[in-house]
Amino acid sequence: MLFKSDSFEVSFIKESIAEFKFCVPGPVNKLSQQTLQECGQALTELANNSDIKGMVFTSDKDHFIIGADIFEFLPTFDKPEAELVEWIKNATDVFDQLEDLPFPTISAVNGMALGGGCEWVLATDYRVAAPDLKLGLPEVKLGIMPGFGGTVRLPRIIGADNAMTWITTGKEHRAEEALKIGAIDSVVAPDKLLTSAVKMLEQAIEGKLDWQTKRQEKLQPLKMNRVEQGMSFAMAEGMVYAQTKGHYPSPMMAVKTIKAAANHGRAEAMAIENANFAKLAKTPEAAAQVGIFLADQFIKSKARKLAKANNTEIKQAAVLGAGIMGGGIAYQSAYKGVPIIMKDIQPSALDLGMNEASKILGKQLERGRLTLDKMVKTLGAIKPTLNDNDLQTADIVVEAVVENPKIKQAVLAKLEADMPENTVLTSNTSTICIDVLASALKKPENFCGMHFFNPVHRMPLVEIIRGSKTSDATINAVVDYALKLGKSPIVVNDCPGFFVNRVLFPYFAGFNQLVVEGVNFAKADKVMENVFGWPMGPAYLLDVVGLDTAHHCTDVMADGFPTRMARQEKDPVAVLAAANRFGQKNGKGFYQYQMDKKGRPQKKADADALELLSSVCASEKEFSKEEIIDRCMIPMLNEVLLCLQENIVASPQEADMALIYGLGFPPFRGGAFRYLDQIGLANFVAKADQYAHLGAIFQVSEQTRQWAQAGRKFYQVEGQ
Ligand SMILES: NC(=O)c1ccc[n+]([C@@H]2O[C@H](COP(=O)([O-])OP(=O)(O)OC[C@H]3O[C@@H](n4cnc5c(N)ncnc54)[C@H](O)[C@@H]3O)[C@@H](O)[C@H]2O)c1
Repeated sequence: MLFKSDSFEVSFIKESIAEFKFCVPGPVNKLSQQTLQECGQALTELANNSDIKGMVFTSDKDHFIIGADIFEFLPTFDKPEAELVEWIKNATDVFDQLEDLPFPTISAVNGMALGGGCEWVLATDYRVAAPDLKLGLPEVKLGIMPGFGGTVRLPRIIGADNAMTWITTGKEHRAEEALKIGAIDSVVAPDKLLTSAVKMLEQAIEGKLDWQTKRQEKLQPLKMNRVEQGMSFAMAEGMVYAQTKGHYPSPMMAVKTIKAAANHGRAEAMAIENANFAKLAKTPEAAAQVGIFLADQFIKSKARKLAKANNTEIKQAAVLGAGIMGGGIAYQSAYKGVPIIMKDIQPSALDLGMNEASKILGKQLERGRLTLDKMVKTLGAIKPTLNDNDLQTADIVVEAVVENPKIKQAVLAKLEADMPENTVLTSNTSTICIDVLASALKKPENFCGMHFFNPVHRMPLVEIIRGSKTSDATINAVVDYALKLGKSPIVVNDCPGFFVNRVLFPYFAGFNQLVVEGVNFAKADKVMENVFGWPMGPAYLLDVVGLDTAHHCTDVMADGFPTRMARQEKDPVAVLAAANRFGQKNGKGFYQYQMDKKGRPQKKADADALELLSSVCASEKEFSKEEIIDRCMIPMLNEVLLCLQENIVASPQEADMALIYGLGFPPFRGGAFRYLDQIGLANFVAKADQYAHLGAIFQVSEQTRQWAQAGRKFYQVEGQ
């Protein structure tokens, strides 16, 4: 043994060829600060060992290294900027040491080599990979950029244009693509990985491969003249701006770093990367995006624990209703390997449900993401039926019929009577209290809410709603099923609208008030999209949800929360819905919609909508961007706070992930609680107080006021 630490061991595998094998305890190899420090010590020793003529880097797991240890990020990023520069420089020095070893080096890469793992292999002279390779620098997804020399080495290996695409998108790249572009040197069968790597090393040692020249290229300025540089960097900056609208500083900083370092050798280039990395690490976007990663881990581990406790085997599912949601749920279940019976009362609905599933599968087939065999198997796993008796074999049933409490209660009561005693029953209601529906059941303990989002195959969130009588066993089974469907389940307590819709409707109410006062709704949409960062502004979102649906939900919410959410006397949504403008579904809402060549609805202004709205709205008036944002967001944030205070949602992490996964809350803001931390709860309360005269949705609770006075933060740096 040449060197041994907890995370790797180095030994000769052949005379004069050493193997440096990563074997970090636990399921994944990751580069913690401790591991990196030990790597530095080992490399110093190994560099002085004259018996070593070449070194191969391997992993004992089914992937190479998944990256740096993200759990260490936020406490580290909390250091002052100058200390951060020093810290990241020390880490980069280890990678330079690796690159400078006095003998040729090669990485034998299997599976994932991401982030710091990718940077490790870039610092070796050669890279041979197994076909399951996933190589990439996903740091921008965490609001930062590669900090272990990735912005310096990758452009010198695959060219600046390719490197900027890899780094600014953060995507993973498969073996074939990485080989084509020159990021790796060869692809071999997994069982040949080590022998092929050793063979290449031997060739390098024998002088048949010119490893010194290859290494030298990484130490020098980029091979681009000034004109090429000018064009290339201007184009990259333009593309990044178009994609991020200026909300995400990290991809732009990566481009600027590569540009600033283009004409420098390694030492100066690394210093630029170190300094810019530290700047990014201090941004609120980095805190928000790393926070999302950690919150996602938190909700996943919570869900896995519940699923592990599940004793109900879920081999067969059923869905009632083959509409937009029922069809989507059937597709998702079948696709993920849980066969599903899809029942409706209308043959035409069953056809529509099956067509919807075929359409999604057909698109994937077209893009080469699916085999014909998988498509046929998926469709075969959906059993459409009009007959109640066919449901008998289901272990879990999702009710997804029309949003009407009486119909849902009748359907659920019949289902309970027909089905074997302990079948798990769920409802995909979007607003109706689970306890209201459960009151029709003899065994309410077997029932809970399972709120999917539209379109089911794309939206990651499933809100699982615990009624007051729902048993733990039911929750465990439904969480297990949601995980089997590849979704991110979050368990919440019962109330009208549950968590996501309960906080969405006050947001719509705030927007509606603005429209009544004369805001130009298209301008307000642009502010909420381009300035706040929502994927769609409120008018557009209402059109997508459906104005009839939104109108109906407003009633349910008004019944549930009469003091805060009473229907407004002048209601633009009601006016449009009454004129049969239901939004995207019938081509007319706040906007009008026409299909483009690819069959996607495109929105346009519509004078008829303005004319109709003039009956309840004041003539157009200018509002500042800040006021538009405040008047939409304060009601939402207020309700989010109330949901935590009333234990509808158990933690800030679950609330933030539900908003990001269910509504598309701007990820660079990290969710509502992260946003409140960033603006400061006391500032939020002061702002809300300015608007308190506009109604109850703007008035903060006593608890919120106390939290603000006590300086409450929802996320602490340690462990978050
Ligand atoms: N559409 C959305 O964006 C969305 C999102 C989340 C939740 N939801 C909820 O999902 C549920 C279904 O919504 P949708 O948009 O799919 O509605 P939809 O109108 O598209 O489909 C409802 C289907 O239920 C069928 N149906 C009615 N009574 C039935 C019965 N007794 N047995 C079997 N089938 C019956 C209808 O024939 C229809 O095909 C509603 O509760 C809705 O609130 C909808």
